[in-house]
Amino acid sequence: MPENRTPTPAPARRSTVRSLLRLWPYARPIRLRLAVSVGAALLASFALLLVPMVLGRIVDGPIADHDLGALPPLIILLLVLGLLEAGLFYTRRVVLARPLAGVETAMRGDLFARLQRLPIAFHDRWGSGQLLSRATADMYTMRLFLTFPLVFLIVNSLTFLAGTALMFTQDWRLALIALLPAAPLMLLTRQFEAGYSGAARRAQDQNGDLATVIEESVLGIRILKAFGRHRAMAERFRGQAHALRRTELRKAGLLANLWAVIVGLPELALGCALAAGCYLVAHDELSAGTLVAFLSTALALRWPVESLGWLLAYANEAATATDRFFEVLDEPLPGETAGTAGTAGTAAASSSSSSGPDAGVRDGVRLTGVRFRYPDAPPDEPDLLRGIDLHIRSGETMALVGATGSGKTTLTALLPRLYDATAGTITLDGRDVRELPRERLRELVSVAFEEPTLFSATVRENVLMGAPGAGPERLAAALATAQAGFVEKLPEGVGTEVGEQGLSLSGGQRQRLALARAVVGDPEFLVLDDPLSALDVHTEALVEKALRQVLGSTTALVVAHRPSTVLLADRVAVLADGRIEAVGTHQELLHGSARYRELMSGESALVPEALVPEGSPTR
Ligand SMILES: Nc1ncnc2c1ncn2[C@@H]1O[C@H](COP(=O)(O)OP(=O)(O)OP(=O)(O)O)[C@@H](O)[C@H]1O
Repeated sequence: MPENRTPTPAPARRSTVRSLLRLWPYARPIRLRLAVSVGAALLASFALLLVPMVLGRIVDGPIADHDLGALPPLIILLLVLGLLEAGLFYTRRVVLARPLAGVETAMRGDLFARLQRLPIAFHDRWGSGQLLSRATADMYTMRLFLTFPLVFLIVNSLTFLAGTALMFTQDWRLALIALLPAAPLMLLTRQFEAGYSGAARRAQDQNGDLATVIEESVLGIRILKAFGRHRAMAERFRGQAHALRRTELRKAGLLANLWAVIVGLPELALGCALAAGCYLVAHDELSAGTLVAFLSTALALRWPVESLGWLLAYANEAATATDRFFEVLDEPLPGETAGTAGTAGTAAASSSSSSGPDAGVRDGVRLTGVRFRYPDAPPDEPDLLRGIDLHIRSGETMALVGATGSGKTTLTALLPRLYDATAGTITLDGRDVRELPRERLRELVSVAFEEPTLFSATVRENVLMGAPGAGPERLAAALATAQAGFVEKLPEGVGTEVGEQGLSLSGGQRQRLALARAVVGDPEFLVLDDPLSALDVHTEALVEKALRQVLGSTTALVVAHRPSTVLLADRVAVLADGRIEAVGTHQELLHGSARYRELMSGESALVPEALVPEGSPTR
């Protein structure tokens, strides 16, 4: 089983702040509320800092003077400060909760829209779990960062500065003692950040890999059970879960070490300050009230200092989540150069009203010198397609035959630009497919793949994906062409939900719905990749009969493995060694092409092209 793909290695060293700043465009619309939230939290913290001053007053005033009459106003002031703090913290939460849910929705929407528009080559590279974890766990991490750690990083830093200034006004000698741990703490947090950011990245990537394993094993549960591979899969899952556990433990270890120092050192310094303060009070160099106020201020600063550990840890997690989010958003869309993101849709929309390739020229499909190689193909491997020249006349049906692995599916994927040819040109009625707006191209070219994918939606919705505006007559006609009469027997007819990936239907039924989806839009160009492979002989004959009518009005490329499918076509092209080796009618090729004869006899069709020895009669 292949290892999961973690496509983008984590940058060796990255700036947490720079990564987090990329969230600004999303946070910008709620900047006022963020400011109110920070302001409220800041006021609450400052209110807390006033408490020690009031305590000092109580000790040096009513208590020292034995004047209990002066006590109630100071007690009331303490109560007011407490209530104020609670009210402000409540306000902080309330102003942010709702708009932050909106920020998360906007980010998730952008990610999903990007995923939909990115080319197939991108999806080939990325494990689905990696994308899933970016759309769920990472999104949650970023939202939580904006809700809490961001606000408290600002508020606690300012509170710390204000508290320190206050301690200096109370007694500068004690303040210096209390601040002694500051320098080693700063050094330590820098070290912590370096170690933690690497571990955080690893953990989030491992989480994505784990999600891929879960998704694959749920979708492939039948295969796993049928081949008794569930134990092997469980083993693989356990291995990855243990790797994640190790990374999480490393994170926890780093955080625990930092915490021990962050809590321990200031406590030690505070103990020293207390001893020095007592000495100063005993020698009348400091009032008892000032010492109480100083110690209370120092204690009030414990939270801002102690929280530093997990705030930094969370900021790191959020920076990693942000990096992972933008790794997807930064992926260029086909034909998009830097700075043009978002314009493709406009271009497509504006020109979709133009007539596209059908401006009078009826040239059909023309491939000239087309070359293609997959981006991840080994460097020493030749291009998969090495100069395809093929002309499918307007209204003609061309069958494409070739040994397994010769590149037939790949060639068909170039027409609707699921992949872009690495060289050469493909034209539809005279217009280069790269010049056509994608929306127009997808309207013109309709596809049915050998592996039919249905979505968790009704039969109607699945089929009408091929022509969103089509009415019930077109739907019925498409289902009739695909011989999908079984739909009427489903509990709710075309309104029946076919379940995730259409698993509640048989392979042949799914293939027929996929075929109906391909023909419902009455496309000008139809690409069928062995669309009848899962049908029984009887149904195949019926579909072929109906398809002939459809194919009569369209230009089609049909990948065929069986003579019966080939007979649907006007002419046949033989693909071998990355080129079109021969083109002709079925009869012409039977006489003129040894390879075609073998392919049709079924002898070499099952032999992968790569295994046919050089110099063999079929080569
Ligand atoms: N996404 C991909 N990334 C890298 N290589 C790929 C990818 N898809 C297919 N290939 C490779 O390209 C070659 C041609 O595959 P393709 O599916 O086009 O062949 P085919 O002629 O349609 O085969 P079949 O008749 O078995 O369906 C194969 O060696 C395959 O491993």
